Amino acid sequence: MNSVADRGWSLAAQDIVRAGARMDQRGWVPATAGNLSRRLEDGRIAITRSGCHKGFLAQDDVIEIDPEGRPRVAGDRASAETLLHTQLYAHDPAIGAVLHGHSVAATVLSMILAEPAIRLAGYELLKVFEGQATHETSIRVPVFDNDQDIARLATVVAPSLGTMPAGYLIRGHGVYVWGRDMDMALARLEGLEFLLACELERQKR
Ligand SMILES: CSC[C@@H](O)[C@@H](O)C(=O)COP(=O)(O)O
Ligand SMILES: [Zn+2]
Repeated sequence: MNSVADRGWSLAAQDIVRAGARMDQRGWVPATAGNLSRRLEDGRIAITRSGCHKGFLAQDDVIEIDPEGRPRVAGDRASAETLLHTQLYAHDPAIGAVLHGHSVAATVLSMILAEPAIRLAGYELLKVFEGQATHETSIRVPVFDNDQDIARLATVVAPSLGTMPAGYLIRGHGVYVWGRDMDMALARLEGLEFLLACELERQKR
């Protein structure tokens, strides 16, 4: 089947274009930063082409990769961070969308705090993350050191898969968040970005 002609593919590409515009509107994908992906019900994975501005994506900027992250069409250049998406899909069959952004809050907080994780506690908005029913809880968001070798970075992230209710940060780089579908991934990203912005404000006081 021609992967760009069928309805499932078209809906997945629309999800990615729409989410990219939303992330850009919020200032989370400056220049060509960020990458977005979506897994279709039939298992195909759609991801952003490398180097595009994620606020101005066209459907043609969304390409198909196999579960190992290889583009289906020879010559297509998938996101440089494709392996961070495919490792999440491989780990959990319930994940349907993965989002990566470079917000000011994620970048600055991960640089000014030297710890291997940020703990978010006491916020009503923690309830956006599955399994959280009260503000009287805390969530650990791991911070991994940045690495231009994405395969190596993926091996550092791997032991934490399944233990990250909100997502994770890459130091001085950005945030990774996921969900069962694009709406859920966007809601979780919006929640985490809000909480990171709150933590950044608290650091100033
Ligand atoms: C504009 S520099 C950002 C990139 O190095 C990278 O971190 C990023 O998020 C976008 O890479 P891409 O290959 O377009 O998916
Ligand atoms: Zn990035």
